[in-house]
Amino acid sequence: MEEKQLKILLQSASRFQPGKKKFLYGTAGFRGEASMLESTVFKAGIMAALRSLKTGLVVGLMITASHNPVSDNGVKIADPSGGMMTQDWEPFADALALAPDPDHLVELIVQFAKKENIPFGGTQSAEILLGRDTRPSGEALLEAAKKGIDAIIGSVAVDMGILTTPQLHWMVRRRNMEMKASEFDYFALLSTSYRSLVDLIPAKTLTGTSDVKLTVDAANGVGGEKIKELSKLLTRLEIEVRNSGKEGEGALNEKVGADYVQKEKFAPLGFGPHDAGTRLWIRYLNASYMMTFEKCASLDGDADRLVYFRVLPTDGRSVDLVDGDKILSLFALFIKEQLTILNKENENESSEFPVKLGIVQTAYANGASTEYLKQLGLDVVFTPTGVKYLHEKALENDIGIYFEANGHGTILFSEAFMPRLESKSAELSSVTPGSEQQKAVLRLLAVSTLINQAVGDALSGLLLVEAILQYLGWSIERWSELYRDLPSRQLKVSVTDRNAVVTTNAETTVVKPLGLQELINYEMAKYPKGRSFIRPSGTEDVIRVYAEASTQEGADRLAQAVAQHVDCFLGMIPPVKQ
Ligand SMILES: CC(=O)N[C@H]1[C@@H](OP(=O)(O)O)O[C@H](CO)[C@@H](O)[C@@H]1O
Ligand SMILES: [Mg+2]
Repeated sequence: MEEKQLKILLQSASRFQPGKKKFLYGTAGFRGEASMLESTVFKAGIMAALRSLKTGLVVGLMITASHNPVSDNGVKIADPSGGMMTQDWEPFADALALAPDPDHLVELIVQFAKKENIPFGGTQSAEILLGRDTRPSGEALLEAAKKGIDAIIGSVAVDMGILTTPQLHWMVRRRNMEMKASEFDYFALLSTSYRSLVDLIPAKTLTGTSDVKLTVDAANGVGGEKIKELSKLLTRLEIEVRNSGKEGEGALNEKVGADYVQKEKFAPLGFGPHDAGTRLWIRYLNASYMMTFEKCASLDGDADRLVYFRVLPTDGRSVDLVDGDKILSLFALFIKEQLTILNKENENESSEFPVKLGIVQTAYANGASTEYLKQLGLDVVFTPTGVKYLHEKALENDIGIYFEANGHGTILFSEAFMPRLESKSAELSSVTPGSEQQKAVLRLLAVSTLINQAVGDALSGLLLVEAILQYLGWSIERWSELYRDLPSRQLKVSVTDRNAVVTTNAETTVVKPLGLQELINYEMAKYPKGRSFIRPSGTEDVIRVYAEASTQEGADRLAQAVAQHVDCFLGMIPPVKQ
């Protein structure tokens, strides 16, 4: 049997000669110029099949390059839990990608299968769900992935079609929980959970200043059509989609999308007259036009990131950005309030219900958000950049909320906590039906089914934001005022070897090169509320510099000074604005 397997592998592999460019499985899988990726995606197909064989469960394979330009593409693997592929397998992924020829590739696979005890070439079956975003290169790359899967005996590829990244992760997770997992089920669950939350809003709040109109920038990506489909099932939310990816609406991720809005702090194309000339802008300044851009949200190309913003009337281009930190803060506030209600004493006093609620951020979180969360009495911890680290940490709580400032994040309800919450709900519905405590539990249950438990998901995040704003009776302006962001600046410095920088303390302290951290400390001390750190990017060949201070000028100068030190130690070209 194993002989037959080796023959098939060798035959398929010889049809996918490695390209010149070498790819590594970084924070977000393999990513790069689409035309160079075919053999790497083929190998990712093999890896996904082996992962499924090893675990005996369904895994996922997604073809996407998220917020990268349309000429790029990428591939990542979803583990049976629906989360990112286990980090233990990343070195194997890299080794496969770097294999110089089919013989080496097969040898690596055989060795790895032996080491990991994978029932390779036997009778065990494997199942891999495939998804891709709307990139034109997606179809051909999906075929390459299928060839990789077909090269492993017993494995079956199931093409789920064009999906957002979080939809595919959701499907993998649900399949392994033996729950309904089609796209129809996804939309149905999100819309009914949203409906449950809205139905639990006290009638008097519904007359508040929250606005049920929302204009969404879908980055000309896969989220455009999906959110249109979802919005047909929603009540009390009117969504207008722009940059939906329709022919003629513009290019994927080009001056549109969550990454652009968060990094540039400008409105995306299609959200202001900045591309239409000043005369038009004067006409546009009438109130009704501005109303359209009062509450806006931006997704990234594969719809796993979400930021909110409103276009400022000052120039019609700048935005008041409500980023991942503020989405996190809104969620934390809401969850905490429900837990407080739940534990409030009343005449029908029920037993205490202790819940460990934890918050996870990265060093990129605005300092003002961390201060706000701590003031709420919440426990905030930091991890290195990359959602796989945040997700892992969040799982240590009963309810863990994590977000990157760029808008990728979610709320996790631990496996041990869910049965407790469900039995609390059953207890309250028989002891104190209709009580505030019971409603609080029902809200938490609705959040647990609305918000994606596998990965950050712009669509489910957006519905939760809208439900909470309506619950609080808040406008986007009120939400934005939760705290005032400290002015910040991000720069990147091109260096000959980014791996020369080694950091510790969740990437906030430089260990190597020696002496650089002392210089950063010296610069930081010059500015009130000055904070700065550097780290090698996991997705680009640069060192990223982050700085914040009490004024924008201070943040800019601090970032510039630190970038110059980096450049002196390691650089080759002057720093560029991000
Ligand atoms: C500052 C920043 O936004 N960094 C992003 C970016 O990682 P870098 O390692 O910084 O290149 O891409 C990652 C994957 O999408 C994302 O998790 C992360 O937050
Ligand atoms: Mg993305």
